[in-house]
Amino acid sequence: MKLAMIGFGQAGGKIVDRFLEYDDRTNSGIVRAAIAVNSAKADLIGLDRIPEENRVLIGQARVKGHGVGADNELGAEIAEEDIDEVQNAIDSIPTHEVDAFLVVSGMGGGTGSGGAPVLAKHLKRIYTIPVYGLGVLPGTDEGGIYTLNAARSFQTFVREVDNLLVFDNDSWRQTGESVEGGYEKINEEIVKRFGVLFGAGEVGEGQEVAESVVDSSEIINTLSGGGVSTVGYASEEVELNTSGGLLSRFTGGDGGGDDGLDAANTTNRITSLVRKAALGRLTLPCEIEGTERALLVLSGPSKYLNRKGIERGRKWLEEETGSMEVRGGDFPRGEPEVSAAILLSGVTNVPRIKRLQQVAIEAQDNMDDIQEESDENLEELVEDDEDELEPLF
Ligand SMILES: Nc1nc2c(ncn2[C@@H]2O[C@H](COP(=O)(O)OP(=O)(O)OP(=O)(O)O)[C@@H](O)[C@H]2O)c(=O)[nH]1
Repeated sequence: MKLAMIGFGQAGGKIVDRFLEYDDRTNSGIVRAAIAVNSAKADLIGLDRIPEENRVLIGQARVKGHGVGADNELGAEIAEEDIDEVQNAIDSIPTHEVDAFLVVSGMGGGTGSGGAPVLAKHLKRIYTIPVYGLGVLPGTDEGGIYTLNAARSFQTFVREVDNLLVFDNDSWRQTGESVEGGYEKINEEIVKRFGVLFGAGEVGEGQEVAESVVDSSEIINTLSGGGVSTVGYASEEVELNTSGGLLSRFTGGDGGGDDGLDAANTTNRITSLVRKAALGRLTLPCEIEGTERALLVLSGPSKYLNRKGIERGRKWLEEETGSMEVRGGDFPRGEPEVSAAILLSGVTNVPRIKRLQQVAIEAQDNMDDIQEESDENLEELVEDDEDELEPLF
């Protein structure tokens, strides 16, 4: 699937940057265009791969390139005011070559949490291709304002996009890690999961060309109907033996047919990989029962994939989710691992979202404190930076 990715705010920009790196590394060819939008000049300068002409600074008249200091409403306002500048960058994208937009944003700050829903709404008005969101929830230890921003942003983002894919930082943060080091690892987990999923059916340059069962229309169909989605993932390495053939821990690699693989063994291993992916840590932890639609993508060298295993995994997912709409297929790739990625779309029983909704309700009661905290943040930022930063480019 070919995507036009737009990273909104710092987290959004960094994650899109990382997707470009993933694309280069794996030759997956999913990022057709990449844009970063931010109100903080320094964040845009810090990006590595997004082309400079695709980095859009908004809100200069209001915040002078300093960011909005976690003020979600201000983030939304400046996105609305400067939407034409974002559109100018989007105009350079060959949208006829793109299957969907993916708007990526952290939901705890101000720029992305306020601006991403505004952009999604704008894109949906103009284009006919789907507009998906990838929203990152803040850690619960980040403070009240971040949780409140996420609660507000979630409500609007999910309404404006065709489907909101969610990653929850809270369930992925390791204790004892520096914040930046922690995000590096987390961002890698994000691009791996969503990369395998969106990469299904794409054949990058030099990739193994094979008949693939999953294509972009199946991803789109699974996401259509809207709501919130989460992704499960599990993988096992397969190793290269000395003669250059693939020998596998995945299959036992110890005999059987001509190529050293045993079909029944492969089927069983695929089934257990599917269970691990669905029952292990999801990008947004939830009860999988009650999921409306699901898609299973098995990827790896074609000789380690078989229809029977995928079919069994798919059936098992149908039973566990109670959904009648579970798609499945393979994605042959010349990678030294076999992986299962599961998209659960339209999930309903999500404890973190329930807590956020509660926060949004309670926030109505202590609006004044929150406004004060947010104003102080903004004042500090503007005072901090009396000397103007150098022009961006
Ligand atoms: N996964 C991940 N999350 C991040 C990263 N950076 C920040 N976050 C999360 O995203 C939230 C929003 O932060 P930012 O993206 O920095 O905020 P912003 O949208 O730029 O808005 P302002 O800084 O308020 O102008 C934070 O609360 C973190 O939870 C990152 O690199 N990876």
